[in-house]
Formats: sequence, C-alpha cells, structure tokens
Amino acid sequence: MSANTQTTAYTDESSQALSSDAAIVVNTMSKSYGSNCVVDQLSFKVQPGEVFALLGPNGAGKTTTVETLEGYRAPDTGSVRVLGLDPIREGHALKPRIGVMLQQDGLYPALTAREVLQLFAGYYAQPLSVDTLLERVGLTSAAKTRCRRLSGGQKRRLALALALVGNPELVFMDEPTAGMDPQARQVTWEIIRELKRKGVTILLTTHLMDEAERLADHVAIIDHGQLIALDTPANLTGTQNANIVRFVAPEGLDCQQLAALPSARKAEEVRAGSYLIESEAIPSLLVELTTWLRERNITLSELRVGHGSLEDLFLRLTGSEVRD
Ligand SMILES: Nc1ncnc2c1ncn2[C@@H]1O[C@H](COP(=O)(O)OP(=O)(O)OP(=O)(O)O)[C@@H](O)[C@H]1O
Repeated sequence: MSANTQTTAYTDESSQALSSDAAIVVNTMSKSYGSNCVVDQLSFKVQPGEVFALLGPNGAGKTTTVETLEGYRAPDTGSVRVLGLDPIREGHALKPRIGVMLQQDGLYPALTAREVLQLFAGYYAQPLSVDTLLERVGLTSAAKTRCRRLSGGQKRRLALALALVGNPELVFMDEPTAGMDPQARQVTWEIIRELKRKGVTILLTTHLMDEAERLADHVAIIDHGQLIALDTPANLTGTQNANIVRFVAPEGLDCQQLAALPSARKAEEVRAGSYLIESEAIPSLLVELTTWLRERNITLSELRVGHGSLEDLFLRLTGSEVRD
C-alpha cells in the first residue's frame, strides 16, 4: 500500500469529523473505568477564541474529558483533536501551545512561587514575564513564599499563573476559581476576559453557574458522560424573554389556581413560600396575580420579573439528588 493510499485509508468518516477549523473537537468519545462508563459517546466542538464551559454534577465525566484533551488519558473509542493535533500522539507539538490549570496544586512544595514559575517559564519559547504574571494574579508579596506555605487560594492563583506562563493559544481550566475568595475570583474572571480579548481559546469546567453565565460563549451540560445541553448562556436561560415571575408569600398557596390564571403557563412552589410562574404575557400576569392575592388578602414580601437562571435549567436537566 502506498503512503498516499494509507493517507486516504486513514481519512475515514471519523477523521473527516475531526478535520475542522475548530480549536477542540471531541468526536463520539467514550471512556470507561472497569465497567463504569464515565464518558459516553460525547461529541462537541470549541471554536477558536471562545470561552467554553463544561458543566455537570460531581462524577459527570468533566475532568476525564478535559484530561483526555490534555493528553493525560486515552479515549477507549472515538477521538479528540486539540488545535488540530492528537493530544497523545502529537503531544510534543501540542504541549508548547496549551496551558493547563490543574485542580490539584501539589507541585514542588519546597520551591517558592517565583521559582516554580521561573522553572516553568524555562520550558517555553516565548514565556511571559514571571514578575508581571505574579503581579497580575496578586502573588507579588508571596513570591518568596514556599509553595507548601501558600494558602489554598494562593495555590490556585499560582496554578493559574503556571497555566499562562507559556503564553498559550488555548487554556484548560478545571474549576479555576474553586477555593478562591471573591476578590481573587474577580481577578481570575478579568484575566479570562483579557485572554479572550487576545483571541485565546479557553475550556473551563465549573460548578458555579454564575461563572459559566458571565464568562462562557457556549455552555455544555454533561451528565453520566453524555451531552444533555449545548448552547449560549442566553439561549439556555431564555434571557431574551423575561418570562418568569418569582414571588415570596406564605407557604402552601394553591399552585393549581395560580397556574389557571389566564396569562400563566405554569406555576410551582419551588421552596417553602417561594413561587415561580411562567408566562408569555408578564404585564397581564402581574395584574392577574396581584388581583388574585388582594382578593385573598395575601401579602407579598418579594416580587421579581426575570428569566430562568442557568441553575434552574441545570437542576431541571440533572435532577436535584446529590451525586457521589
Ligand atoms: N482513574 C480512575 N479510576 C477509576 N475511576 C475513576 C478514575 N478517574 C475518575 N473515575 C471515576 O469516573 C467518574 C467521572 O469522574 P470525573 O472526575 O471525570 O468527573 P467530574 O465530572 O470531573 O466530577 P467532579 O465535578 O466531582 O470533579 C467518577 O465516578 C470517578 O469516580
């Protein structure tokens, strides 16, 4: 068989799906640990320069997916490409172009923050300035602190700096702001926005719905290793249409009656005394609702009009029971 024929033979259906301008392609990827299938025929693409958030309950398969894209795990079936490359077979070409912010931060406990960053900077052709980076992540005053003495939040910020020191085209961030205080979280979000402005592609996993909603161009929700939703945050939450009225009142109101109001589509008591009514005609619903409440002499303590939140959707799609 000639080299040319081999190339043609390799260009089968699945590799056609992989040949794309996308920064990341996941093509019908599956991965099991023993009999436990944790990623199940997963497919999605991430376009260059976008922030893509992967959401899912504990154990949904997010880290396994990200680690496969980073080249640390091989898929059992299906395939992945990152910047057009196979992360394992072509890892040597891929690694200098990507940054990885790991969940665990146990690196080099005896080195100082600056020493670790300098060490990593040495691996790259065009690293960023270590001191500028320390300042950007708020670690200048901790630059001489040994890693084992850094606080949890400082370790996360060092992990962020390590992901960025090689001036990457694409960054993987596994729960980037977990364990950070609100100030560090704001700084991290600003850094992510800056990276996006520079055209860097970012794939992040998070349990924080507001993080995904604020930062991501696209959000994928996975559960039991399968893709169950993928869209822009605005499309997922229906932000274009304010179609939900929430109010707080005494518990136990008759939701069947509320749902029967002419402009209501659906009514439920989501928590004790906290109600939600969906409607396509909010002004009419407000008149009907306040009339209904006045006729029954019921007092409101809060009334809000808005759209569904990503958290509402997430819980609706993945259920509310706690995962292992
Ligand atoms: N090396 C491994 N050997 C066996 N099982 C594993 C291994 N790594 C992960 N798992 C299991 O695979 C499943 C998916 O794990 P994964 O870490 O990908 O989920 P996740 O969505 O990132 O979860 P979390 O939100 O809790 O970080 C879990 O049930 C986990 O226990």
